[in-house]
Amino acid sequence: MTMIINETLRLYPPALSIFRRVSREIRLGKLLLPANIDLIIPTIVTHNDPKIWGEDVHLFKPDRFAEGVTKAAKNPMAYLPFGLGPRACVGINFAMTEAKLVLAMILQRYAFTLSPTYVHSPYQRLITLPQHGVQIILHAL
Ligand code: HEM
Repeated sequence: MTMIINETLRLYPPALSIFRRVSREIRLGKLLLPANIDLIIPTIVTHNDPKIWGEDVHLFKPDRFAEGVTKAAKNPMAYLPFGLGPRACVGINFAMTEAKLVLAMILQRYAFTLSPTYVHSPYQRLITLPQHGVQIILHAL
């Protein structure tokens, strides 16, 4: 279940970018960053780069997380749904546990299929959302 949630957050990260302010001049790889500039780190780009994830980058493949988050991509820093470093999301464990609990509670009671009326149209309004909702058909077990 962790792999499925990880892959969902890779393809549809709720936060499309993370932000940092450069506090002092610093070299970052080939770049010399001056102080007091704002950096936008576009999660949606690093999550969809075939050079990092392979040519199957746009496919839903939870298996790529079989050996954990750090081994899933060529660059272990490329996976950023919860940000990275000392200011990474403090709610990561809560969010992951809650998602697993909700899924487990649903799966204990129902099988479900996607409704034929569903239209795949993720869009951004503060966070990533399904533009027309997600219509599913529940089958009681
Ligand atoms: C799927 C659910 C969630 C996602 C994808 C998410 C994502 C993020 C991201 C991308 C950041 C910015 C990290 C950075 O700048 O490096 C962040 C920060 C934060 N998140 Fe979450 N978050 C989620 C759930 C939660 C929950 C459930 C809580 C609280 C219970 C929470 C509390 C926070 C807080 C307090 C920060 C600011 C941390 C700081 O600045 O030190 N988040 N989150």
